[in-house]
Amino acid sequence: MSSMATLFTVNSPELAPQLASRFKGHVVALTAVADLLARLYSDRLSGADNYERDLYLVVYCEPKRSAQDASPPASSTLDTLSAAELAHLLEKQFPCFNLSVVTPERAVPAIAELDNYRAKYTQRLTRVTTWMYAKRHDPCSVNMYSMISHLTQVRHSNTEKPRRSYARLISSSLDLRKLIQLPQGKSDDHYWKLLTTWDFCALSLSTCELIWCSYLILKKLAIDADYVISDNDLFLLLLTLETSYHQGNKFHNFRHAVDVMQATWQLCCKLQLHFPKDASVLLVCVAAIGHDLGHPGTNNALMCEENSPVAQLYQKASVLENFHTELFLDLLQDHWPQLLEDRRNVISDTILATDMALHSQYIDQMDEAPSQQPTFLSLIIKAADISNVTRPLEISAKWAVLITCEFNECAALVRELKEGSAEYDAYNTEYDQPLPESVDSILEKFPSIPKGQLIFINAFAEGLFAGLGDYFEELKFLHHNVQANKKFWEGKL
Ligand SMILES: Nc1ncnc2c1ncn2[C@@H]1O[C@@H]2COP(=O)(O)O[C@H]2[C@H]1O
Repeated sequence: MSSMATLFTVNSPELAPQLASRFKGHVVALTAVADLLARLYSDRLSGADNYERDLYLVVYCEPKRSAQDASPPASSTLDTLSAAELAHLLEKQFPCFNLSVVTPERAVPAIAELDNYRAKYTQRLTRVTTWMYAKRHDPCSVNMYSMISHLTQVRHSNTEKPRRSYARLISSSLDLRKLIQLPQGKSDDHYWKLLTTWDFCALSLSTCELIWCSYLILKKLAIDADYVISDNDLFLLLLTLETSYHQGNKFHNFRHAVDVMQATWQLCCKLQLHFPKDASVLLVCVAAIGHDLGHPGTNNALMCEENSPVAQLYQKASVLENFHTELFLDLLQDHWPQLLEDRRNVISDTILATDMALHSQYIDQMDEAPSQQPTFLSLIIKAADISNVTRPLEISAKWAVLITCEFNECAALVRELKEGSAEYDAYNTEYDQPLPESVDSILEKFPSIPKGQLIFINAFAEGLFAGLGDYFEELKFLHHNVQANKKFWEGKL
């Protein structure tokens, strides 16, 4: 078996000779925790490594503490963290990473333990299966991502008294703006021009640009609503969001989250007159960027099928939406608690509204008396979540490719679970496939797309956008756009 991708050493620990030789060429020696954090963020942002496709180890030399400090208080600087605190910090800030922290004397047994589990993470289909179905009490002392471990960590945070958050510590130690590398010569004006139209295409932006666009929108909305957050804290929130989405998912990833936030914001802008001047727009935009947090790239049916521990916890109802909500409320508690002070239900209600199993309920309610109707905000986020079918055709077709690839992967996963068919190799090319540029080349490569799009538009999208157009003149364009795209797909059947 080949060695793990990278072994980090922090604070100059002495490495056992067998580790040094095994990781030859793959040891990254760092002098401080701040350097480790900067390295993880920049690898993730540049795509050099997403830290999800293998198991990674940090060998950490704890700073010396005096004898009286047998049980020291929680650290107040990054330089004095214990190994347990560093492990906790990494779990909170990089929840989707497979990153374990050990002291030098634990390194050799930890590698042996990680080797036992590596096969679960090195191929896409087995990795996703492990995320979804790993049991809560798998006995292991290293850190490997699963949905249940993510949720358990979040629930544990909520019972801690006092609650431990590392956000302050990090934002006071690192200048996060420096990590966000934008292409030369692109000004804020350039990004605002992209953001203020319905032609916004999150698919043509780098991860850094997606963070920058999100920063611009949220900063503006925070100022408008009088909710204070410093730039560095906002960057940290956005970086933590990015590392809480699985980068390898074809559709349900940070890019989709930013796309939905931009759509949500644009719809709110168009409906300006209907909103009182309060924090509603900020709250629903924040909900939009967190609405799929930790998404495994599958669906509720698959979550329930094998009775994943997460599905059990939510009694098989809106499993993923409940999961996203719970993780996101915890993340906001650490990074922007003011948002949760008196209207946290806006965030949870709107995220829960994105469950497509409830779609017809929402559509039916739109015709009821006003007191029975779903809130504007729930309708807006629902519309934004499936707004890719209302984008200009060239953009809409690209989203269609991605959701189709994700559906295909789910189908392969089902075959694997039911028939034991081993199709792993076909699904390991997460990053390797650039999206076809033109609609013609998309049709050539994915001939099933017109049919798939028509099924989705007819079953879900058209009704919602027609209904919204009936309510709000300003949103009629959504219905027109989806009709135009539908007509195109019909012509290609
Ligand atoms: N372009 C599309 N084609 C087919 N299905 C889609 C498309 N866009 C969104 N969806 C589906 O709509 C769902 C909305 O909720 P989810 O994000 O859970 O999963 C999404 C997909 O299953």
